[in-house]
Amino acid sequence: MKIFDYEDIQLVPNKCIVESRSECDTTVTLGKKTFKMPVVPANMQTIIDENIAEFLASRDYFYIMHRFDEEGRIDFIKNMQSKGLFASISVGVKTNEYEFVKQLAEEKLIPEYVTIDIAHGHSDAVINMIKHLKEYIPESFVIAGNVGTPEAVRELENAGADATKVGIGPGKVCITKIKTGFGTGGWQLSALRRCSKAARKPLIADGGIRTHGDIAKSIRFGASMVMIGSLFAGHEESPGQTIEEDGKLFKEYFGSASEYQKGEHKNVEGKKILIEHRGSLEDTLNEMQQDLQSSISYAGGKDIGAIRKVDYVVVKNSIFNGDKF
Ligand SMILES: NC(=O)C1=CN([C@@H]2O[C@H](COP(=O)(O)OP(=O)(O)OC[C@H]3O[C@@H](n4cnc5c(N)ncnc54)[C@H](OP(=O)(O)O)[C@@H]3O)[C@@H](O)[C@H]2O)C=CC1
Ligand SMILES: Nc1nc2c(ncn2[C@@H]2O[C@H](COP(=O)(O)O)[C@@H](O)[C@H]2O)c(=O)[nH]1
Repeated sequence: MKIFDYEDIQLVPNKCIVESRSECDTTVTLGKKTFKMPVVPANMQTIIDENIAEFLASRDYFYIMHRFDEEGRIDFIKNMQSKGLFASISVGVKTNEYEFVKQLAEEKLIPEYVTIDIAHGHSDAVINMIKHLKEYIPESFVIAGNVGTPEAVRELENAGADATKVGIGPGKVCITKIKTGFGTGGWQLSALRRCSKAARKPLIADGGIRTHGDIAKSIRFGASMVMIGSLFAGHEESPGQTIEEDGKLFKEYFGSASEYQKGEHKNVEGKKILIEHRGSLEDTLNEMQQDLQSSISYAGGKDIGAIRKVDYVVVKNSIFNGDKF
């Protein structure tokens, strides 16, 4: 089995067929909707809130609201849908979540997208929740995760998941790999490739994206969409607290399994870091899209599909040529 990660890979260019990168189409379809880019900010409390969800949905970007304001979810769905926007929420797997899904069905509040957000997604807990969602709100598109193996992708798809999220431990604020010894940290791109050989439905690559070029690499190795935390954490709009240190501005970014999220030090598998302030979310999204358009042009095509077929080389840990990015 070939093992590599993002920094070990370079994609090989093909002859360009466009006159300008602006001709390249970065849109992607997931479920019934088409989005501007195959990128979604992580469903974490320091990455997304109601304002950002509205900002993204109203501009045709995909979003997934986090699940840490349990009571607020009903109002959130109502608010989004009353504005003509799609609702995309997260759920867990504890008993109260089963009641919550029944309540959605009773009130005929059907979110367009529901993500099951659990650390170890290859489990009966997640399989049962997929079945429950499909029984009570079958119109919702169900994303299940997180997993790291082809077997898990197959099982969740067979249970009814419409897409699977791949990535256990590659996240910037993740300490699962250190505390448990398990995960796809350090080989996330290979794990994605293995999963894509089994998948019959879309895969979302989650965690470990450090540069915009990593988005194209994820697509090459089987992702339909990419979930990103750290690159979205430092904006003006980011919900994380703003901190000033020696005259410099930072934003807090903490893991969903950190003590800052949980409020207690039990089964902690996440940490908190400070991310340098980096201006507006809109500027980052625009730059990301331009870079992806450029990726498509190097792939020799006009749309995202062109990236899926490009050749690649393994350049073990050397793509930065000794430079610090
Ligand atoms: N993508 C990743 O690499 C990771 C992501 N996370 C994020 O952290 C958040 C918290 O995740 P999670 O702890 O799953 O959510 P919850 O705290 O909601 O736990 C969900 C349920 O799964 C059980 N559970 C959790 N981990 C395991 C495990 N390894 N084996 C067996 N049962 C387990 C919990 O019980 P109990 O707590 O009693 O075990 C609980 O009943 C999520 O947002 C998740 O995305 C966390 C770690 C890794
Ligand atoms: N092991 C943990 N993983 C976590 C935690 N909180 C979130 N996450 C995962 O990280 C990605 C974001 O990764 P990034 O590299 O883009 O920053 C996120 O989508 C989750 O899957 C955690 O506490 N522990």
